[in-house]
Amino acid sequence: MKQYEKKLDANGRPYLETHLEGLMLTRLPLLNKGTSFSLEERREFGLMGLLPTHVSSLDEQIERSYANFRSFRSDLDKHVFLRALQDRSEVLFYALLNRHIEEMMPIIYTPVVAQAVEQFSRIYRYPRGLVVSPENIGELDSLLAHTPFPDVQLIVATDNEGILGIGDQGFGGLAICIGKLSLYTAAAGIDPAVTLPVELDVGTNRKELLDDPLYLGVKRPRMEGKEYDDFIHAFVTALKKRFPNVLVQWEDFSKQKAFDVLERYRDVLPSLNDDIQGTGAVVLAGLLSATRRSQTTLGQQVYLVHGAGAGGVGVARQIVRGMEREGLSTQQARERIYLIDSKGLILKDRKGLEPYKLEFAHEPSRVAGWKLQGGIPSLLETAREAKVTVLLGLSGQRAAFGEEVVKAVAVNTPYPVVFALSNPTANSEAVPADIYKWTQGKALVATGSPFEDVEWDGAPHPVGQGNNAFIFPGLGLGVLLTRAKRVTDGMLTAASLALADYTDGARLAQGALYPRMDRLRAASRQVAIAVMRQAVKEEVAMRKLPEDLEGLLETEMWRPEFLPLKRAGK
Ligand SMILES: O=C([O-])CC(=O)C(=O)O
Ligand SMILES: [Mg+2]
Repeated sequence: MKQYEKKLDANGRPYLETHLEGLMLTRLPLLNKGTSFSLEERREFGLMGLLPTHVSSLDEQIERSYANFRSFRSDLDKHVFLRALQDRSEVLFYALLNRHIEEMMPIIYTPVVAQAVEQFSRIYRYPRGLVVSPENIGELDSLLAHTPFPDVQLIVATDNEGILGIGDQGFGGLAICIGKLSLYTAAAGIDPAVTLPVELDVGTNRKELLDDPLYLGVKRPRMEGKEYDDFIHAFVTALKKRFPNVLVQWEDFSKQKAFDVLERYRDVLPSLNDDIQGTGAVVLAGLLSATRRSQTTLGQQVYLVHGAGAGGVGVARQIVRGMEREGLSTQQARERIYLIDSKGLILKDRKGLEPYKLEFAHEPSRVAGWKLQGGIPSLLETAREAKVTVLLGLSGQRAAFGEEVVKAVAVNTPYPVVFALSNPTANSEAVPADIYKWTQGKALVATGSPFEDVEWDGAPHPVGQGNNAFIFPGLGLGVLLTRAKRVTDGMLTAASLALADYTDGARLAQGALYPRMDRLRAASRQVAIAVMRQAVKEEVAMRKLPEDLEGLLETEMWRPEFLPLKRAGK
């Protein structure tokens, strides 16, 4: 049943119509206005006497909540506070977030969300999202009838195996889905009522979780093989039946499963793997900005991608697309990329090589003549011998880029590019201040988690955050507004180009390859527009769009404001 409906009055002004009343009206975060219910609403809905005398404005509420937020010392406490606020009043939560996005985004999202994931069973408060587990997978149809709102258009789902750079986290992965969806709303104005976080609770192999009496997930080893495939298939099948065009963001799946699930279902439902495609697109945007700064091309660089999981391979694929746009063949482009995992450089003769790594595996003859200590080239040896100019970290391995490696890259080019993209902060491959020091300030740097400006040569240098948060909200908005039936590779490249275009020259001159986080909303709009145009061009848009796409965004984006309430049936 619908708890409320958004309607327009005779003058075209929006209001919300509901049949709820009294205390229950204060218990639904999308309807609750707290102290801001007007006197008329208090009378109409049986709220008289239940609220403080003074009627607050939204601004007053924001001020009160911000002071509360600031009173917490630990980041995790701040996270818990904001999440509880979101579960009380979504309007207030997003209004507060909009006003303090740079300060609060790291709390609800990367890096503090990593602590929330790890502590999830201890900080749990209210239900949010859908939990699919071996216990209820047989009743999926009725489960999907229990979603809080009937019109789900956007899902972020995780199986929890590859959370950020911290691996299998069991049930706690749900915190990531909630955080990503908060950004969809904060950055791209997607109505929270059409979003749904989904926990695919397929077990965990993390012993501390299985041994924890308070652990909230199913206590069993992770599903694998056919059991896992059947589980995901049952989920997608039921989902398609209930919400035939829902956009699914597959988040933090691990390695081969990430690729398999995306390939299997991207033609069944509009699908995005954020770690493969979102990260790929955001890195391509940063590299385009880097080449603008160095007045070179993508095809003139030699890339070392450290970390051959979903992120590493996704990034490599997107860089290939960038080079293809410059006229290189796929083969020529792939030859300029060296992919390294925990065993060293990936070569075609490796035994048991996972299928998804194959497209970036080099012929062993490629390294003939290289000066090597052992058989397989290491990170450092590859940086030296292949004359690498761009070093990209997606390994989840703290400090993997040491002084020697970074200096080895700096020898090969006047503009060494170093991206330490693993999250959260502690997993970063290097810290920006060190990269500046080791390269005498020459490096073009980006990180996945937020970092402070670097003082170099007497001036502060901001560090651009190459986080997929610059891509997925705008991309999702573009998909939803066009009702695209598929998320195409072309749409991802269009998103990269739009983001690179948006990054202004002044900031680039200071060394930052991405916009400031407080520009996230504006950047996401540009991404959305580019994605919509591409969807139309590729004929995957199922909705006819007006000429004026800016105007469309203006009318369709959800804003955190208290709308008047009216009683249903009146
Ligand atoms: O969540 C983030 O900050 C970026 C991301 O997708 C990941 O690291 O897995
Ligand atoms: Mg991720």
